[in-house]
Amino acid sequence: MFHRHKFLGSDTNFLLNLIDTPGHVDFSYEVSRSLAACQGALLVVDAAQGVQAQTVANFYLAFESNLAIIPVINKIDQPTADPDRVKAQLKSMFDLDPSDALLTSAKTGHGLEQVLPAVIDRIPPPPGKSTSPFRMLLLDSYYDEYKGVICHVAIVDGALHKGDKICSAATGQSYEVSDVGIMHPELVTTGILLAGQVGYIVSGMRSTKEARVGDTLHHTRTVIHPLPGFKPAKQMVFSGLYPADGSDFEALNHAIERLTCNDASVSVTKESSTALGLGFRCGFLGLLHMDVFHQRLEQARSLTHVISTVPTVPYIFEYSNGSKLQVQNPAALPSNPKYQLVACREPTVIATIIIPSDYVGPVITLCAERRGEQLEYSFIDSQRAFMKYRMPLREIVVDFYNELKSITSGYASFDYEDSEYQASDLVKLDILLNGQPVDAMATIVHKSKALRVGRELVEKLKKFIDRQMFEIIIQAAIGSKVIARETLSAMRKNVLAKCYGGDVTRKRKLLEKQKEGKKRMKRVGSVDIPQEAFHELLKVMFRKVYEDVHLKLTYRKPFNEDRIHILASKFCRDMWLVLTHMLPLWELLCMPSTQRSGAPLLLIYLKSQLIGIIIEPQDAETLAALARAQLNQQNDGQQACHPNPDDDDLRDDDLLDPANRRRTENIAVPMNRNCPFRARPDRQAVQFELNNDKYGMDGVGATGAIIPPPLSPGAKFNITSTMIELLHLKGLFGGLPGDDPYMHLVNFVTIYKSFDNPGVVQNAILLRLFPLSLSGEAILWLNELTPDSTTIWRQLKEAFLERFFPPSRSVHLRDEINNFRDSVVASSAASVGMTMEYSMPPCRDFVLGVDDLPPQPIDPENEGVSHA
Ligand SMILES: Nc1nc2c(ncn2[C@@H]2O[C@H](COP(=O)(O)OP(=O)(O)OP(=O)(O)O)[C@@H](O)[C@H]2O)c(=O)[nH]1
Repeated sequence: MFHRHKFLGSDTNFLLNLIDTPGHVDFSYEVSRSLAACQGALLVVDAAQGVQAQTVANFYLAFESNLAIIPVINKIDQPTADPDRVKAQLKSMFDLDPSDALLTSAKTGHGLEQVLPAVIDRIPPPPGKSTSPFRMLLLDSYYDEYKGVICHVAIVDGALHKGDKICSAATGQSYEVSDVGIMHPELVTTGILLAGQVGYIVSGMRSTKEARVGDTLHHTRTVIHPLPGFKPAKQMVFSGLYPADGSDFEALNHAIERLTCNDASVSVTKESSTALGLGFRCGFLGLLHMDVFHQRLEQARSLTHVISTVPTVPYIFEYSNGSKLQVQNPAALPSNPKYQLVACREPTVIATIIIPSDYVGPVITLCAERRGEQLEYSFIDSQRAFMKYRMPLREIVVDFYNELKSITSGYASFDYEDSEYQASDLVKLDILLNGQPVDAMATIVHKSKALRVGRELVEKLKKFIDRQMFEIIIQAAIGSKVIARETLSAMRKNVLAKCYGGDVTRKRKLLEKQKEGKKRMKRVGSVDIPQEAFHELLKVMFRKVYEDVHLKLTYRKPFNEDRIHILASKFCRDMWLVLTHMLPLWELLCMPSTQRSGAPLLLIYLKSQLIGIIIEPQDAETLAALARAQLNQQNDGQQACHPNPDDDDLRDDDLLDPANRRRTENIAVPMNRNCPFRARPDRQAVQFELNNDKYGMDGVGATGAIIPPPLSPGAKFNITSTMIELLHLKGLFGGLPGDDPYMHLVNFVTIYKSFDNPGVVQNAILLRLFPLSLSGEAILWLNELTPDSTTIWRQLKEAFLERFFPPSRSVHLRDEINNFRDSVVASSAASVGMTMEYSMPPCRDFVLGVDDLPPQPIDPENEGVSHA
């Protein structure tokens, strides 16, 4: 666009190239390409929502490209807009000067007049020279039916004229420029492009594949240094596309070719499947990219229906002979390989999540379910939490974002960047119909999820496959081990219908003949798998593991082994707790079983476990929380304990065969073992490797004021959603006038003590957990502490008390205590007629270890015990 602006005292016309970048994570590749053509970026932040995960990602892309960044706080017209909070976030997260931020409303037009002048004043002009040899960067390309391939280019040096002969630095191919111009925003022919300008060229390229994004183009007669360019777009999600009707293959081929003309980032290779016939394996940048492609494909009028297989990610399998196999299609992975498998690796991503602090617990649970490893956790301000996770790409390819949005009422923002491959325990899960593997349904899953996925898949398939005249056996298998099986019985014709009474041998003969026929049909008959089965398969593989898990507790009377099952009440998002107040002082035994609504019981643990004693009805809630904490902890950290026989199945190949299933006498055996749900079989802990500085968790300033101490080698500490929920249950400390810092410390340490973390230094846990027990003003206080100033719990505790329990309050309290003590001692002594020793009730000591006691707000010499 052209803009007139007063520059050096006179009105000057400026040509500005504005590039709108996509907001979705899948297209961050396009954002980085656009940034390469720019000298500055407008970082637009919603005044009501504040900094989002995409803002963080895009800021760093612009920052790393050395661009001038102008923060723009938009939507200030909204009633919930809070520009000051957003300014503070920009300062704390990116060190951007709040006074540089422009306040705008695109709706009302308020403040928009400042934007273009700021662009001209703050963003430098392009650095290229018109007199240098011509070089230009190819930014993008698309196919136009009339003009052919149109390339978007940025002229870095020199000038380009219509009719010039240009050459690609990547391929050496030469072209003649038949048209050149700018986007205004339509294509406007100018006949020339000068250094610094962004525009388009038409040069007779036959397909977009020739236009390599990131390529340097130059005049054929000159020798130049190629520009740095970009890494090629990396396809991260692969899916097979097959025509539902085999005769549509050519139509599908044509439709895919047409679509890829305008989207060179889709990779396409032909493949064939015994179940689905000829088709294509396509690679996409991400899930949205894949969805958009699928939808466009379905809109192609010539196609009736397209079957898309489950999306998968590229895995690497390493064998004992040193060979490596990159697998984009699970069917291509040998189920019984010739050489021994030595390692499997899967791609991971670094996910950035920003959420309101109220949703921290559910989000941590979700990430743990998806095998995420927490790398960073902090607060942007008093209301928003910032988290970084390393997650297997496979776990986010389907439905992660949707689920994240739904558990956070739509407030979460999420972004990710590719990270390294990491070792993982992966297995190929085959689906067999009458002993024949269905290659399109093969999938690669984490070993801990294989049994669940296998069971659910065969159950679903049983529902969706039509019954035939012969029996269909549906099996899920890992290698040669069958881990789940369902049988779809044959439809049966009454072959005896025509026999009116009569000879039993003839009837038996007819039945035998029918049986033989069915056996033969089973061998030769084919089974149709409807598209719904593929959809269901997708849902099963990525559905939450823990949906609808019900929890059941039992009480045990002291000295009495009778167990009583008691009433249930909904306890949290995915659990039901069986609890009643009627039995004071009975031991509360932990989760011997789970239950689905109306379905039979399934076991979580072989052994009940004492988790506490109910003293008063109101304690039931606390104990329930502790019970849940304990359950989570066991599920989180103690996979080696094999408390669940089903979990044993997952680790022991022998047990994968249902025939080998162990059952124990003292377990309440479910009436119907068909129910596939097991409670939390593969829940993963959020691992903080505190002694590992790889992720910068303990690096300087990484956790603000706090530097947690290193752990002994091999020790690990897990922050679970339960810990956070317990902290919330007890109440966060907000620093309000009525809040009691001592009581908060007591509660906090009580909760901390309910978690057993052998081998982990107390300091490490306390320093990690304590910030999570704060809110509002207290978080602001924590953020204002000198960075890296706190290395031990006592320091933090003292700083906390100093801030929220100032000396004046201590003096007042001490006077009160002394007055109270004097009056008690006087009245007691009077009543028994003698001098007696009196001890302050050690109300805090019985819950806290001595080391954990908060310093008392009284004089040291009077502390704890007083004397008559
Ligand atoms: N109230 C209000 N709404 C706005 C304002 N600016 C944009 N919107 C609304 O915000 C929504 C998103 O606007 P877009 O311009 O599509 O945002 P974007 O960042 O380009 O979105 P993507 O590039 O698709 O990620 C639309 O519904 C707009 O109407 C504003 O100043 N005030």
